[in-house]
Amino acid sequence: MGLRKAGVLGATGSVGQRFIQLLSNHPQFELAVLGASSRSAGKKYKDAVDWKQTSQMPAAAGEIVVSECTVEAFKDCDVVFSGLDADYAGPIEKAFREAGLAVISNAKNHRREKDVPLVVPTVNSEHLAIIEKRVKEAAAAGQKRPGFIVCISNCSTAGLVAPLRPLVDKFGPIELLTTATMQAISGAGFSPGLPGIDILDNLVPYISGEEEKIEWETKKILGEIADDGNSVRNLSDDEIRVSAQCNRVAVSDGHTECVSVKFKNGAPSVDAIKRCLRDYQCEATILKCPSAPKQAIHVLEEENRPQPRLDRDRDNGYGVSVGRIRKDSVLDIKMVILSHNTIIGAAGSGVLIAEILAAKNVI
Ligand SMILES: NC(=O)C1=CN([C@@H]2O[C@H](COP(=O)(O)OP(=O)(O)OC[C@H]3O[C@@H](n4cnc5c(N)ncnc54)[C@H](OP(=O)(O)O)[C@@H]3O)[C@@H](O)[C@H]2O)C=CC1
Ligand SMILES: N[C@@H](CC(=O)OP(=O)(O)O)C(=O)O
Repeated sequence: MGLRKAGVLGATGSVGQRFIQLLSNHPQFELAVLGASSRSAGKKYKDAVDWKQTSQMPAAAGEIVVSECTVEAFKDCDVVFSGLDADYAGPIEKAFREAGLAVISNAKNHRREKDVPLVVPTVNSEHLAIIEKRVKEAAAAGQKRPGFIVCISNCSTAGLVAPLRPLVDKFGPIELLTTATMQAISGAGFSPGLPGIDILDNLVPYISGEEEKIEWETKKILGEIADDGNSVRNLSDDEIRVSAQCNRVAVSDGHTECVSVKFKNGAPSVDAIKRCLRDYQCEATILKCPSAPKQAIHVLEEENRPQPRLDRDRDNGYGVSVGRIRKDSVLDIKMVILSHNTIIGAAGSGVLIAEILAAKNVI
């Protein structure tokens, strides 16, 4: 198969710019259509965007004329990535799905729909089977590929669940979980973005809606596909209790979290935890997806790591770092997790999900 045509909704934003960076010169996808608000539509991308990435804007992307986010503009895309502002993403993505398009979205709007997989590709790619089933059933009935939405999780949730999944697989259920986050400024978006005066020499101990999202999304991601194969059964509040406290800190990229967990079946040793995390291989790595991390989880032994500036780019931002793994005197084990919020926490996850779907001939 040749290059698949990719569209990006919200292409000018914090997540959208990452999509442009990750999809330029991608071996499987070509950037075909870029969409943003009517403020940007009609302009060349290079004139519409306030490029804030530390690498140069890909020249070819800069020449693409930005479109309105309409089905008509994106109808020839094999896959559409969305980095839309959540105030507008809901109806636009729904219209795209109804028109038969394949949408992979960063926005929160459809995450709670039972038949929409909520996927961190290095953690629960098996939930994509819901989509694979639907597409294969349509093909068997001689119908064209149905439209669908796959949601990427909240960025802090992505980092949090990365080490939890292998731990649960090996040591059984986690019944109590607490996290305190220190989240990067890029997570607040670029339009308008967080004013410098609010964050310089400061920390903001509140991020609207974030704690509820972490507490809810963790239960869907760690849940399993229901018996009918069409939806996800979330873990119940009786199975796991999750408590999150979220803070914004003066870091450009990379969310850090201080996490404590209690296992239902008793505490594994610190060494067993480290071995389990080091041995973990995600499906994308096994499938040899082009962006898959060699190591989905990096276990760090240095007592002062992970740190955002030093560790966020491990495995090109697709690897999650876990350090300071030690006994917790209240729960069982505590650790510090660092994940790149716009790569494994957003656009990178979108690209990796698309690579997995491509490997399974879904797109
Ligand atoms: N930043 C992060 O780390 C993460 C973000 N997300 C989610 O991803 C999405 C994008 O976030 P982020 O990139 O930070 O946001 P930004 O504010 O940086 O970007 C928003 C994008 O949406 C576009 N847009 C705004 N209004 C409209 C409209 N009426 N019609 C069409 N397009 C519109 C903007 O275009 P224009 O430039 O023309 O205004 C811009 O491209 C959000 O839903 C967010 O919650 C998820 C995980 C992590
Ligand atoms: N709220 C996250 C980014 C974000 O937009 O998340 P979500 O997609 O869950 O709304 C942050 O501030 O870092």
